[in-house]
Amino acid sequence: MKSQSTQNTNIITLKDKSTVALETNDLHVYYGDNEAIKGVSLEFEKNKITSLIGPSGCGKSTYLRSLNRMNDEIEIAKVTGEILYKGVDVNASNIDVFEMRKNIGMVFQRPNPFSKSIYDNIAFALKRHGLKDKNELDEIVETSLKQAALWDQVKDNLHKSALALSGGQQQRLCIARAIALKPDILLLDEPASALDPISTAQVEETLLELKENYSIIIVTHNMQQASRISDYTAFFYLGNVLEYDDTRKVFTRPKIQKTEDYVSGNFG
Ligand SMILES: Nc1ncnc2c1ncn2[C@@H]1O[C@H](COP(=O)(O)OP(=O)(O)OP(=O)(O)O)[C@@H](O)[C@H]1O
Repeated sequence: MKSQSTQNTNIITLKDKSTVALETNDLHVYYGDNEAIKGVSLEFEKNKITSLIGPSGCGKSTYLRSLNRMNDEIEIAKVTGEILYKGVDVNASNIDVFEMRKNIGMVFQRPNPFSKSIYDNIAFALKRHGLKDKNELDEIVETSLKQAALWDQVKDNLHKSALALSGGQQQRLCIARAIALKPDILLLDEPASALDPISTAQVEETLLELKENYSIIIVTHNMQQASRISDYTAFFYLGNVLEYDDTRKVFTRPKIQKTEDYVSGNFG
């Protein structure tokens, strides 16, 4: 199904374009004079998990955040190039960002539940998007919590504060909150880095289940995590993507030395 790009043989492109969930073309991100992303073109496949890896400061979070325009909120940030979702350029000035984020949702590094009940954490965004029917809200809250593998643990305490949950449970609540809006694409910025190993394993399991319904792009520093859960891996270095391929290949037969050095922990 894959073919090599003619421009950069270290970057895969999808032959069957109908399987592309999201793509960027020549994406640049600047913070003032600092060019943090230097013309990244990538395609992300539907219903797969793609990991973005690379050394600290190479632009992974900046790139991820640009995919649903989170960089809009940073005054000195400027983004050029295309971000195509269903043929529409998410980066265009006439995009309704609030609506777009319903389709391209995000979960952050630190669990950030609202200081509200478990139920209201999920219902809040739905209500903001105009959903009022109580039965429908109940149903979506339940389904989202089930998909995030949290329902059994919280179903009798839905009206208790979300802040009383453990870190791992809070992060799964944040995942439930993001998927309640039924996005197509879920962006996750190191979602397990603040969690203990057991909670991390639970979040990873949740992501593996979610990929049946969502296309997932995740930034991770954890090489084992990337190799355990992702189908594809992109190696970022100094604002560029040096290599993008099936995760197995990136970890066992990388095409370039820098990738090999990074994934094997020999980075100077
Ligand atoms: N809000 C910001 N304002 C100005 N510069 C920023 C901002 N966020 C990131 N940068 C700069 O952009 C570059 C890329 O940073 P970014 O956080 O995207 O890298 P990263 O690969 O995600 O790093 P890490 O793995 O440490 O999280 C760095 O030079 C960083 O200093």
